[in-house]
Amino acid sequence: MIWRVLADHADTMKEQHLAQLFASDPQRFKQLHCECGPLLFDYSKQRLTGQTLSDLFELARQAKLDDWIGRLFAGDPVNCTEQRPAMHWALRLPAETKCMVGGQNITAQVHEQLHRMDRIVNKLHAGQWRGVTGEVVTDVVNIGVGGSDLGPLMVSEALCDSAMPTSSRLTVHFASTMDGSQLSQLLRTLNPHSTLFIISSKSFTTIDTLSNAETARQWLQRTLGSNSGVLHCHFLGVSSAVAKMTEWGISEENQLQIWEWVGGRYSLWSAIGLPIALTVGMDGFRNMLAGAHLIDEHFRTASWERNLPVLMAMIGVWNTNVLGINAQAILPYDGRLKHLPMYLEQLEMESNGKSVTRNGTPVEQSTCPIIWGDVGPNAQHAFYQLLHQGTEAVTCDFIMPARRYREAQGQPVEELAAQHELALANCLAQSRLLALGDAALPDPDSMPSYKRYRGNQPSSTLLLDELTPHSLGALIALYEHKVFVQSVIWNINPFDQWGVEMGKRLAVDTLAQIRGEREDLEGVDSSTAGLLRRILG
Ligand SMILES: O=P(O)(O)OC[C@H]1O[C@](O)(CO)[C@@H](O)[C@@H]1O
Repeated sequence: MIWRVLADHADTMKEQHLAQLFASDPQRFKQLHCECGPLLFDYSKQRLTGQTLSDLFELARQAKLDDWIGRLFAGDPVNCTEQRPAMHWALRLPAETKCMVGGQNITAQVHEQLHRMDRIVNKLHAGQWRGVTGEVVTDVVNIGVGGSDLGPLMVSEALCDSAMPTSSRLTVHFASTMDGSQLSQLLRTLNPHSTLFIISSKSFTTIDTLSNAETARQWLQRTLGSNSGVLHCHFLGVSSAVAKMTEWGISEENQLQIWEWVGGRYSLWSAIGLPIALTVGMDGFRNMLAGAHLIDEHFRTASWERNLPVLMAMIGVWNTNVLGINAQAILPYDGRLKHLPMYLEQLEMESNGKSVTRNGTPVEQSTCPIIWGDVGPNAQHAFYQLLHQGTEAVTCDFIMPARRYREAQGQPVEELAAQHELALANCLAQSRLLALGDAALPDPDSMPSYKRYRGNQPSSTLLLDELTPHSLGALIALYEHKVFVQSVIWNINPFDQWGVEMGKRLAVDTLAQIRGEREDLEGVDSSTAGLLRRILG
């Protein structure tokens, strides 16, 4: 039993502190890091050895990982509860690569939508998109939630330094929350004559998005009137539900299509990524696709010993299932990546937060750990105390670009470059201290117990050459494939999200009660009933 082998191996590993592992092998980094294109993955600060990896690869062999990777890239229905393939990787294929599904070349369809995006982006950047009263559109608001918000938001923020000069005419905003918080703030400052909304929803049924869209429509119509020109000039739609977009009132030429085989949290590579293209231009968007494609090919073809997604995933399995570490912090040392933790929370926890196997039986081990994070330097002043001296074992992903601020338009390059060096130094120092504990400090024995550092907190570091569309595309695809590999080991379906459905349905009944359309509270638990009575006065 390979799990037994791993557990026995863990017993010996648990006795070895990371400080000892480093002291006993000066070549540790050399052996335990791996590179692909713009990414370097250092896993030498994980609590493992070469033996651990070969045992983990045996586990992957027994789980038939190779077959599953083949099935993913063959377009097999790997999303078994919805009988669909998961083909986000096909959104990154170069135009000349044929990819036949159901007798159709989907690469051609993908690139047709990219051309449509191209036309929209150019028109907006050129100041040629006008509102119904003839004013040039200066503000675009993306209305979406979950995968239709987090990916575009995270990447648009991350690539702000790669923004095209022509995009300076435009400001891209995001509104997601169903309570209307963001929209109400935005609408106070925006001009209806020059504002365009993107209604972004794979299903076009998500109530959060549709209610924000309705508020936007009413806001526009209050000033501009309710003729069809208002909808035509001020709304774009992105969805797989073409008929629903039309029914809502989005004119055909303003519709961009995605497909059932793109999962919401894997959709930023499709037209859902329009806000990204509006920020960095279509060339930048295509570079991001190319960076992801590089990782797709690497994942598909590299041996497991050199395969970044496989290594990252199997190390996660080791931490979660063998060392019993069920918390993972995402710590970017670059403020532009401030939304990356939130994005990865959805990618990982909505994908692998499952407790039923593909066969319908309960899982026998833990699956996705709890993932959270923040920009590293700020988190140092918030939750690092727990990482250093708390009782919980946590594994961390440190993420940072090696270079930044080589050119900074109209800004003090030297001062900013010095700030980047400071962030780099802190990133390296923190991961070192977490790993080695007191051993990283001079004369630790002279310190009182409350000042001491236990260390032995494992971490990985992902070093990007620079944060560019290409390297960010590679980084995101790396995490996507890591999630897939872990799902294979845990034998769960990472491409559905049934756990979020029932809450939405219960909310429909509760809304009827709040609006007084249903008065009886029979069958409602006493807590909900008590709160409802108080709300209703
Ligand atoms: O793009 P849609 O269909 O509006 O869905 C938004 C989000 O809602 C979810 O389905 C969860 O409720 C996510 O998976 C998805 O990203």
